[in-house]
Amino acid sequence: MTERFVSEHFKSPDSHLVATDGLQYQQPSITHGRTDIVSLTPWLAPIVWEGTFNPVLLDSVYQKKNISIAVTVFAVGKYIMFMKDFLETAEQHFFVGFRVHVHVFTDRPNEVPKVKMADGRKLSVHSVPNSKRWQEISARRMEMIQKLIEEKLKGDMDYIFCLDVDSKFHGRWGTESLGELVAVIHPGYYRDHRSRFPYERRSASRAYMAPDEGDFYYCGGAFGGLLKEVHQLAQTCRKNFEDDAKEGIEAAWQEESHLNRYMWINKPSKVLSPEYLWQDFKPRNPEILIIRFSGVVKNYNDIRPN
Ligand SMILES: CC(=O)N[C@H]1[C@@H](OP(=O)(O)OP(=O)(O)OC[C@H]2O[C@@H](n3ccc(=O)[nH]c3=O)[C@H](O)[C@@H]2O)O[C@H](CO)[C@H](O)[C@@H]1O
Ligand SMILES: [Mn+2]
Repeated sequence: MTERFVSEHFKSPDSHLVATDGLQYQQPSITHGRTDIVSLTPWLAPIVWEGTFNPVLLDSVYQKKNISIAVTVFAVGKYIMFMKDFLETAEQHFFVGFRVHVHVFTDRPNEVPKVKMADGRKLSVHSVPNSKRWQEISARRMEMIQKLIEEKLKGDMDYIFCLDVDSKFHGRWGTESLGELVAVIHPGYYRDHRSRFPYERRSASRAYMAPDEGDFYYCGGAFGGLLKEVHQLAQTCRKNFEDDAKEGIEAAWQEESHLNRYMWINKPSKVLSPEYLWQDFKPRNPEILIIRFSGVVKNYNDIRPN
């Protein structure tokens, strides 16, 4: 067997978890644990909530693998104002102690704040054009994520997370979130019946979801996984968005609608609870023991181009 064959077919940072001998931690139980939430999907993917994982154990497992995590964040037009808090709070909470490479996409490269980053963490700035419509800025992220993975990340980074910029980290977001394909449950709809989810409901769109379809409503503001999986997701959502556009249709929530369609067919291997994307204006529900990442309150009229 050649080395290349082994690396292509057997090595995935997502498999074979090696523990540190001598590490002491609380005994896990299969009869006691949180009873106020569900922590497995019907296809047996973990749903990550506070209290369902051991961060010290997980970090020690993934430290051995020397993994690296890419992040994409877009700050086009006035959204550049969110960049500083996003970057500063990411230093405090996002994969602390791991190799992280943040990719900022902006039309104002000179205005990207200089934030001190810890050893092993770095930032790259990519220039993108502005647009007259926020819908297009938001949706075109898929194309740029696809290209970034193809042109710059292949063979270099292991995982990628794609995040909204109008948000801040308030608590740990780390190795517990790693998986092949990772989706985040939207904070606005997780107690609702699927027929009320704001999926695209016109059958002419490639993002169409029937009233009796859908597992959860996932957010467009955070998703991730292995490069290969996120590449397939971004490529598919981009193509479906563009093919819809050629027929004069734009899904209700742009790329978020296409992402939801994608995740319905391609089940995520890990689902993150709304702890991983809350909204500052929403009072915290009792099952939310910690808010890890949350969208700031903003005045859309002041910051969007349309
Ligand atoms: C929490 C969450 O899941 N948010 C999603 C939601 O609304 P949001 O209201 O959170 O959308 P938004 O205004 O934050 O736009 C999404 C993202 O696009 C970028 N941006 C947008 C406009 C602009 O002028 N400049 C700019 O840089 C920026 O990174 C921003 O965070 O619905 C959108 C659908 O289109 C996206 O799916 C968002 O991810
Ligand atoms: Mn947002």
